[in-house]
Amino acid sequence: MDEAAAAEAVQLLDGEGEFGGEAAERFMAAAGVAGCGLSYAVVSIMGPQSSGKSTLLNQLFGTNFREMDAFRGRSQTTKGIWIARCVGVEPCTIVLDLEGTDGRERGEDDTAFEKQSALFALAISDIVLINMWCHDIGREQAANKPLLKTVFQVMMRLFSPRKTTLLFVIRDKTRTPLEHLEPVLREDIQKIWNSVAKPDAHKDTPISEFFNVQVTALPSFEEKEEQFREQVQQLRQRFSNSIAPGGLAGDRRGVVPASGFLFSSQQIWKVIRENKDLDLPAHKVMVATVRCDEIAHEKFSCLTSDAEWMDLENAVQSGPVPSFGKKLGYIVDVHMQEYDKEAIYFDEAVRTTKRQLLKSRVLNLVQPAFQKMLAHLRTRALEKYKTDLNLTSESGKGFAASVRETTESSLNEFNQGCADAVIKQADWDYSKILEKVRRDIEDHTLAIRESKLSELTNHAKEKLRKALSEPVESLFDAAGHTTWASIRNLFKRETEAILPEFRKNLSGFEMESTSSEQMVSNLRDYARSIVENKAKEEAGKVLMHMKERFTMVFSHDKDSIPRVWTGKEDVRAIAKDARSAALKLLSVMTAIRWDEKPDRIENILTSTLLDGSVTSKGTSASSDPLASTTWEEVSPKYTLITPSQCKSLWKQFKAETEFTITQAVSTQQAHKRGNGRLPPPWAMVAIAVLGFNEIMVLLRNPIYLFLLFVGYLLVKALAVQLDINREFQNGVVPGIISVTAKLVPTLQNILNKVAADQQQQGHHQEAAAESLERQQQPQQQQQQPPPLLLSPRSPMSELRRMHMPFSPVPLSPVRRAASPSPSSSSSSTVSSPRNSGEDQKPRQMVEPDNESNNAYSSIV
Ligand SMILES: Nc1nc2c(ncn2[C@@H]2O[C@H](COP(=O)(O)OP(=O)(O)OP(=O)(O)O)[C@@H](O)[C@H]2O)c(=O)[nH]1
Repeated sequence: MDEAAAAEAVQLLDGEGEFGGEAAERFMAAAGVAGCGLSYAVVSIMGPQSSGKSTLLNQLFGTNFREMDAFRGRSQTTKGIWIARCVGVEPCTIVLDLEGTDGRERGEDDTAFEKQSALFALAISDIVLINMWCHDIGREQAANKPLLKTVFQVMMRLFSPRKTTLLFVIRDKTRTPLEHLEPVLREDIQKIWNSVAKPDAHKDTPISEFFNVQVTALPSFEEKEEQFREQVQQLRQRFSNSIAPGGLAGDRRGVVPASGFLFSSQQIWKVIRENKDLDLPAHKVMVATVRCDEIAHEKFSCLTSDAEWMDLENAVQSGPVPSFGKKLGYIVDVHMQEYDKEAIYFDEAVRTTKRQLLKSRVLNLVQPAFQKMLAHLRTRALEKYKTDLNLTSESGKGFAASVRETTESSLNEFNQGCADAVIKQADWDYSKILEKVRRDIEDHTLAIRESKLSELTNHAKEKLRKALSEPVESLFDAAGHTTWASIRNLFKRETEAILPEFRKNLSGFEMESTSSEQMVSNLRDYARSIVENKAKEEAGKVLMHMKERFTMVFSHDKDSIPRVWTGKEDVRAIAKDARSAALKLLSVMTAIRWDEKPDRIENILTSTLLDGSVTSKGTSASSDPLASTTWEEVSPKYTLITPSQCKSLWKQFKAETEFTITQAVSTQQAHKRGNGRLPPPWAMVAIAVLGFNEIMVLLRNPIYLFLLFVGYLLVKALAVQLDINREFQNGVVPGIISVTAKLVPTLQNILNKVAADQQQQGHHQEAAAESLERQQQPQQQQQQPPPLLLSPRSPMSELRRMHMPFSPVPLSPVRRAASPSPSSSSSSTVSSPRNSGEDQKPRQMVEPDNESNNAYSSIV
């Protein structure tokens, strides 16, 4: 506190009754009144103008009120009300110097301001000094009488007046002792009190109920200054600890806390100016309300700009803050305590209400930070859950057990984090976010569980696919009586190996038995679908399989050695066996046989197709067992090839294999004809005996032998060129004539050709080498195997490549047009690329020599 500044008087109300708010605020701040709580006293002085009031106050309290210059005469110096703080008086004492009454400046009738300022002083002061001249005591026309009347009248306008000490200061005391003066004065006061009109409630109320009347006297300041000063010092002692019990203001009531003093004064003056009755209790509540509001607002502002709070708020944006609740609780506590400290002297009900409002404002301010903290904790809990679940699952624990263990630890940690984040001032409920964390964990668990189950299922499916797909295909390749039994055995063996392992893996998920059994059952269905799909796939290629089977049997003997058609073989029987084998294969492919129930499909097919009851013209629908789309013993869903499809397949099969049989027959004929050209054995013996000498001559002379060989070649070339066989078809004589006529030109032709060949040989060698190089590439491309319909790894496909029937592709255009070419048949997409692309070895095997080849061509 700046004492000099505090002692400097400030105008609280100007002469016009305007409240000097700003100056007063500055004074309050300089005097440090606001922090005094209830420990302060307010003293005011009223009395006639120029009665030495300011002089007394300055002497008594060390203040600096303006005094009238004694040498310039008596005129009004104090206008309105001035305020200053007493120097060296404890507790803090504020003193108000009021404008003098009955002043000439305002005129006789203008007493409104006097009354208002008197009421104002009574309303806010604990002690009122009534300054009066000693010679006015007991006088009927005393100057202070109207003043006292005014004081008592306005007192009635306070609903619940404070108990105010009225200290009468008798100035310029005479030799009459105070003991004699005081009773006279009290009598005067009582008379005035009695004469004042009072409300009914206070009609008989004694003056002592409202006022504590005390009297003191001082010598004249002008004449006995020394004595005056001494006695003023004695009087000053009475103002020390004035608010303590027994002190000058020990009985005071309804004190406004110092921080609300200025506001309260302003409001009181406002009410007085409006000429309303002053309800001090209500006023006190109003002041408390306003002041508590101000304090709460101020403390809230302090919190928002609190560096510690701002740091905490920033920190929580980027991540969880350790001991968040402790730190935040401390910050909130500091500001709430500040409020409590300042608002403590105000009306309790108001104070408490405003505290609640401040608290809820503060909590609203800090709650987003708390929510942010919870969000971090939520994220952290989920991350921890994910990591821990991974680790626990990898340790080999069952999935459900891992989930239980990890969930519990994650939720415990989250709960712990929440408990550390809450503050004691708030009952923040984090059960909702706990529920969210629980849901996060459940969602993640569900996703992981689905993915793990799907992974398990896919793994088991892959195993089943590997275990069933290729073996089933291989079984269909070698389709026979036991194919479906083998497939059933394979299915049983593999599912019994894989499904229990799958079931065991499922146990870690602790599913309901119905669910796990459903999954196992689905897997079993999947295994069945693998087999069924493979069967459907192979059934789609049944014609190709049948032809392969046919070729296998037809072109190979019992030891699987490729057959050489010498003419001794029974082609009909072999063809029938081959067709029978193909038909058996067809019967295997017609239906899926999951049960062991025997069926008559093979018998029906054999009796109707193989034994010839089905002709190209067909039979009547009523007697044809194949004129149907279902098999008797087979459910439609297990039917792969319907009876009617079998029938048309068989027709196609027969058409496409007919060529192979024809080829075999032709080969046999060619073979027979080739063997028939040799002379009979007896002729050969006769030649050997009769020509023995000539043979020996030839053998002894190599030149003869060479010439004989050259002659043979020439004759052979002539025979080929002249086509001897054809020439002699019309008889021997026409043949001889025709041959003789053509002999010389043909001979010349041969010689010219030989000579020309010799010349061109050199050129051709180079050109041939280039063209060979160019052709190698496309040939290689041509010889690429066609899109495989069977697995290249399959031994069957290898066998097929080795023993394919003669391809129509290399034959002459005439022959190709005449033959029922496989390439022109409906199944050409299956057979012809393979036939045309197969290597030439089997063809060479069935072409013993050029002659037989010619014979073969002519048959076909
Ligand atoms: N006779 C006498 N005169 C005094 C006394 N004290 C002061 N005075 C004189 O009275 C005159 C007025 O003094 P102030 O202290 O200004 O009086 P005041 O009551 O404050 O005057 P206003 O504020 O104008 O009403 C001055 O000239 C003082 O010297 C006193 O005890 N006795």
